[in-house]
Amino acid sequence: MSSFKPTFLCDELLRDAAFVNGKWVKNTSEFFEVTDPANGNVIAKLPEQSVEIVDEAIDAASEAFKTFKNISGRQRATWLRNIYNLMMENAEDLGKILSWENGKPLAEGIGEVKYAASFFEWFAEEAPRIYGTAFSPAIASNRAFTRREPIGVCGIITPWNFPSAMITRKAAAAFAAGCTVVVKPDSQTPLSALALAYLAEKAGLPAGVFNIVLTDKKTPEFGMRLCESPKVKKVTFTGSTNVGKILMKQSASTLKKLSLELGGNAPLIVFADADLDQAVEQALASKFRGLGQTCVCANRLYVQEDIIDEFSSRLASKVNDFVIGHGFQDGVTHGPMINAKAIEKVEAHAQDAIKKGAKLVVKGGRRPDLGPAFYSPTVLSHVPQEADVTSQETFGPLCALIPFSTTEEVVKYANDTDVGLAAYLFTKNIDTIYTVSEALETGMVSVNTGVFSDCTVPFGGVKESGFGREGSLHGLEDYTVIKTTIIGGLPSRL
Ligand SMILES: NC(=O)c1ccc[n+]([C@@H]2O[C@H](COP(=O)([O-])OP(=O)(O)OC[C@H]3O[C@@H](n4cnc5c(N)ncnc54)[C@H](O)[C@@H]3O)[C@@H](O)[C@H]2O)c1
Ligand SMILES: O=CCCC(=O)O
Repeated sequence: MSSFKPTFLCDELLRDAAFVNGKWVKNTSEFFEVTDPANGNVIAKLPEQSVEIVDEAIDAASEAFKTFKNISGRQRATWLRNIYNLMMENAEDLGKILSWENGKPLAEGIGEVKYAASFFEWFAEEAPRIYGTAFSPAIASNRAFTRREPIGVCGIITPWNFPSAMITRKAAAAFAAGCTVVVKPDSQTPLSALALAYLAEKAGLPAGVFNIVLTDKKTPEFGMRLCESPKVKKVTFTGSTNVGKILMKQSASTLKKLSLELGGNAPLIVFADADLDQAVEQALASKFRGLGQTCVCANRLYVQEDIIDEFSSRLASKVNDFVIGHGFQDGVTHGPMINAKAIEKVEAHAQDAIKKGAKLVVKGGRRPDLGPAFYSPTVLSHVPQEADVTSQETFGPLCALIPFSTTEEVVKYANDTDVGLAAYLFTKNIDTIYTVSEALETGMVSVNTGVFSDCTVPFGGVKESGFGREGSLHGLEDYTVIKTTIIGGLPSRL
């Protein structure tokens, strides 16, 4: 697959320019390269724009907001539904673009496109249903009601691990509420974002509503512009906790509303009474989705000591069946990492755990035969709680099994971290389901299943995993502000 290039039904989806105010913009002679992580081949050269493009995009979004905010929810729903339909019609091409730039196997790429599209469908249904409240103020001659108004221009910054879904989960909600957006995608995976803009334009979304700016080297300056602009009323970010903290500091001068979907360190707890086949299958699905590169991937697998050896041998035999390779090759179950550098943390965590006494169950390791970004999963058992993997997110294919004896002990281990995004729980005991899920300090708890994300789920974390909820009915609320109207001096009631 060294000279691989996919074929597309619609070549137009592959864009080579930014999208501002309804126009494809190149306006620079500087470029950055987008590469196939499997072989390092250059897929595209995109304009490395100057920071002024961010101001232009903000101005366009601000101008468009003046009319977009007053368009009926029903009309906005029609555009969102059109985008959903176009994404589904082009799912195969979009999946190819996504897998090509991100490396995930094609079936997973197409799966992400459908997941991404589902946010347009969901928010198309929510757009006409934005409710306020009416209430009785303390003063009898007053009447009062609230309505939810769109917050305004939103800055959106997204990571490479879900090049499409992390944008749509935000943008679809923003459009449904009546907001306009400026998106800065990750420079490793911008092609999916541009393909979305192309379809949004085809769907009839007015110019200036959906803007995409491009940079690699000037990322911090682009972020700063979005955070510091008084015209931008909200910044919504998915990515690392470190960058989330930088954006929060930068947003202080304008007191911007923020949604931060940040790093996780998900515990997955398997109690001895769990259905073991189900727990193994679902633990694998959680741990190795995106080869361990999702924020909700299980990072620490706590297995009750009576069953840890049985669990680890069943899990290892399935991991040995994984087929690692280029995401477009038939039969491949897992692709490359996003880049070779990402392997370093996996190796460091594995070595640290082994040094502290962990047992090597599946060796795994780098796969130079496939390319510098390939790594076969490593499975370790009897990992001590003191190992680095329990306190830091690995974000890669290291499966660390840690023994525990009591419920109290495992809840203490699970909560012993600064972050709190997702947690997983495997048990058949209803009391354990309630007591443990209530005791876990995370935004989401998934019981007896390893994959829970869908457009209906309020997605988000607590602690240093950030704040805000995406998807679900709450996802739209995050793009609105409550306006209260009080009418006073009315005559006494008849
Ligand atoms: N909670 C969630 O929903 C969620 C989802 C996906 C990923 N993540 C987290 O993201 C991390 C992995 O992604 P990553 O390493 O690419 O994250 P990252 O924070 O490095 O990058 C994310 C985005 O921020 C941009 N960025 C980087 N530095 C910036 C700066 N100074 N100012 C403005 N923008 C900047 C990047 O270009 C990219 O677009 C993991 O910690 C993972 O858990 C969280
Ligand atoms: O990586 C973060 C997002 C994953 C998801 O939406 O399930």
